[in-house]
Amino acid sequence: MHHVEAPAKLTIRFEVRSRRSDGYHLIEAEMVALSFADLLKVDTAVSVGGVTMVADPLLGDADRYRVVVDASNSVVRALDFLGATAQVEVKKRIPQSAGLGGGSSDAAAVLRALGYQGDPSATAILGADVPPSLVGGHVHVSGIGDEVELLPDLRRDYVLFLPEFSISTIAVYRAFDRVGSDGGGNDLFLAACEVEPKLRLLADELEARFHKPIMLAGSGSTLFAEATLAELGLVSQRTSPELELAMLSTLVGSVVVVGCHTLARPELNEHG
Ligand SMILES: C[C@@](CO)(OP(=O)(O)O)[C@H](O)COP(=O)(O)OP(=O)(O)OC[C@H]1O[C@@H](n2ccc(N)nc2=O)[C@H](O)[C@@H]1O
Ligand SMILES: Nc1ncnc2c1ncn2[C@@H]1O[C@H](COP(=O)(O)OP(=O)(O)O)[C@@H](O)[C@H]1O
Repeated sequence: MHHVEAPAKLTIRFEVRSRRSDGYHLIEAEMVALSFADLLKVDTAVSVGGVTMVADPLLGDADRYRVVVDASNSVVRALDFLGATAQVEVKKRIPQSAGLGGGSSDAAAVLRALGYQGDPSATAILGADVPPSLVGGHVHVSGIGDEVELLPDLRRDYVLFLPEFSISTIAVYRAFDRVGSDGGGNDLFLAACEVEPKLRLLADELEARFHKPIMLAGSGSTLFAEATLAELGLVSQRTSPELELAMLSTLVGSVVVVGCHTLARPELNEHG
């Protein structure tokens, strides 16, 4: 049995450069792996493979963690990619469609647990975000998300704001083709606000409340600030050894707030 963590990835700078003829977008981005992670148990001593997904009760609303477990699940696709048979249990903490690459990170964690030694860019077939998740740490990402270059480790604290709503990545890229960017740190922010207007309401409210720049993670719906929970005056209410959490009431509903920090690449390897 292998116990592995699948860290969330945070896109701390995101530019869309152009659109390819197949509809995919060429990007330039800087990403970091976070201590906020899904927890996987990978058992290879089985004759029938599969995946079970368990929501972490500490994180509240189970709907955002209810992920299909059929052949489209990223874990099953990673097993198929390797031609491996294993039973994988995922304790899901990273909400789906949150812009934190949870599905891609689960796939990358399975590849790491089962000793994948191939070219990381070959794993883009499992999702554009799988190669950076596989490499981990602080990376520069280009191409459609499949070209990954290592950057020196970054030691930073981040606070993630997880709203109740999710935002579809494909809908955001389509909206980007119509509305473009307004030039902030994430070129997808304007498009994500088109797809889900509650996002702008929430970003404005958080900026006014905490007097900190608030950014969008990937294609959303997570917003984040570079800070600790304490710096924002938030008290961690529900703790487990590796989880710092607070709840926030906002105009768009309750928001789960997570305090976390960047993971260095060697730390990631130790977990694997
Ligand atoms: C926006 C980013 C930034 O890190 O992440 P998330 O917000 O999803 O975490 C990524 O570019 C998301 O990558 P990923 O989530 O792996 O995308 P995929 O599932 O492979 O693609 C979903 C759809 O998004 C569009 N897509 C994706 C990647 C890309 N470079 N250009 C695109 O246009 C395509 O229409 C694709 O069908
Ligand atoms: N193991 C998985 N974890 C999360 N989502 C998954 C998984 N497998 C497949 N998916 C699907 O992939 C989509 C995007 O997943 P996710 O990686 O969580 O979001 P994002 O691309 O916004 O970071 C979701 O619609 C979800 O149904």
